[in-house]
Amino acid sequence: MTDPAHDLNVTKLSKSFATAGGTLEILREVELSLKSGDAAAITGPSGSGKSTLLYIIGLLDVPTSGDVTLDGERPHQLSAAQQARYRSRNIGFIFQDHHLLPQCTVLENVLLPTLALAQTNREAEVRAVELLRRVGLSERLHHRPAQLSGGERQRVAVCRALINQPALLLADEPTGNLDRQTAETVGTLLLEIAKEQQAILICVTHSQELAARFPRRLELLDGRLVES
Ligand SMILES: Nc1ncnc2c1ncn2[C@@H]1O[C@H](COP(=O)(O)OP(=O)(O)OP(=O)(O)O)[C@@H](O)[C@H]1O
Repeated sequence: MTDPAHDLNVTKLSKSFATAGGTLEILREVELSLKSGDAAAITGPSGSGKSTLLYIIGLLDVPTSGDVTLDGERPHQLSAAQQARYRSRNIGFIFQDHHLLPQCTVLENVLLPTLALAQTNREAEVRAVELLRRVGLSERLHHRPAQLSGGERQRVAVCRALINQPALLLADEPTGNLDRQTAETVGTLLLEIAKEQQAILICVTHSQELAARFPRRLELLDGRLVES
């Protein structure tokens, strides 16, 4: 299950938005380096740019200047179609809201990202079943999201993000909608499975409890990332 070593480098990454009131500088020459098995939590005040940074790293937004490299590649330079494929292959995303498709079963939801890569169904399905077993949902493979609790849905979202064994696992407030106990379970699974798969995990959160469990803790302050 172990992939080759990965490394992520964010270099002089800046982002600003032009607004009626002038230019909003959100990120100012952010620097970040992480490698396989690293797990970093990013905290910071509301509006400090945490999600913006995560979205740029995840190719869901573009920087104003600066660069992101993953394993020496510069994915922001790819065409939109190439980026879509690159994202499916290399990046897993977990959002605060699970974003599962209501009409699909648990197993089908987990398998969705594999469709883009035209993998053999059988291999992907074996991996999906194993991941769902790992998060304690073996009995729920053929249930639909509406039949699950919030924590169970988020565990499915964790499996979906990991199904293609991404180099990079990005989580935006993954436990924000969960009660304390459930949040702890989901946080544990996220940290454990990311480590097992030797992914690079970056998690944006307001929860100091969750952040404290990460080996590396960073804070976004005045547009810059600082160790906290
Ligand atoms: N398209 C946009 N145009 C203008 N301003 C934007 C745009 N997108 C984001 N912003 C602003 O950038 C800032 C950073 O937003 P972002 O969502 O990254 O912050 P955050 O730290 O994740 O906040 P929160 O913790 O509240 O989720 C905010 O002030 C937001 O209003």
